[in-house]
Amino acid sequence: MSRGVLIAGNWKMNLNHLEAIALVQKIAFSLPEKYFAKVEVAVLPPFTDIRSVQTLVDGDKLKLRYGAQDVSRYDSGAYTGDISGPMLAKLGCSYVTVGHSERREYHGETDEQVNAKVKAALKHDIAPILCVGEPLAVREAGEHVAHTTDQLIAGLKGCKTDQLTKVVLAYEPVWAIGTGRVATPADAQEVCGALRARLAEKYGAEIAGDMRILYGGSVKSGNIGDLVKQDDIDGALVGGASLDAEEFTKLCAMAAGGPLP
Ligand SMILES: O=C[C@H](O)COP(=O)(O)O
Repeated sequence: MSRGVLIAGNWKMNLNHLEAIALVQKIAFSLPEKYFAKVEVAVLPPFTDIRSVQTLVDGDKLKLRYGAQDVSRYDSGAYTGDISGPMLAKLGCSYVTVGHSERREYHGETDEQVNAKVKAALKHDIAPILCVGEPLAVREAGEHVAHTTDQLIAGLKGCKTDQLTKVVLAYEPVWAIGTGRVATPADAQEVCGALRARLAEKYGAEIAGDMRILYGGSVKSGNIGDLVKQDDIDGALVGGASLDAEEFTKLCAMAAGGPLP
């Protein structure tokens, strides 16, 4: 088992390319290099910012990784508005979120489409961050484990076994996203543990043990420490708190086990 902690900042539809440069510069300035040995840090800006982030990361040889928030299932062609895996690979993207609940809800993405996007990312050696998570009504009905494990299996359907450990999972309960209502470490562990158990059942303990599982939903510097202490939580997918350089830096430092920079 060789899982490292990953903190990925999903900027969602925030910040233009000039604001992106300013935020990356602040993060790089505030988080001393020694932390990058203990925690992998990535930012996921809007498509329009990625080239600027790439230039900065390459030019200043930053240890920061970056990626995108969506990828087309197709490599090229008449798909207006889509951005392809080869385009993201050319920009040096390490990660791409796939199946975020906001894409599922506002763009009607189905498990079948999410699965195609996972495969598109893997085909171009970009690590998909496959998001799963239950709405409030599903949790209240006690169906959250079945709901998320079903999304997981559907999202990975037909993936080559030797590519699976490149996939990162993100458990994001919909009721915790942007609400300030973070799942308790025990609640988050319950689902992340169940996801890993399901992976072990389907693909074997070794592969399951090597796959990283993140928690997402109202993660802040004050709660990340207890979350990453859980056996099956290997980091976080962070929304709002990733837009504030000071808070994001603190959060990464706490995920690395502290102290604050
Ligand atoms: O991708 C990130 C999640 O949707 C969490 O967002 P949040 O940290 O603002 O709750």
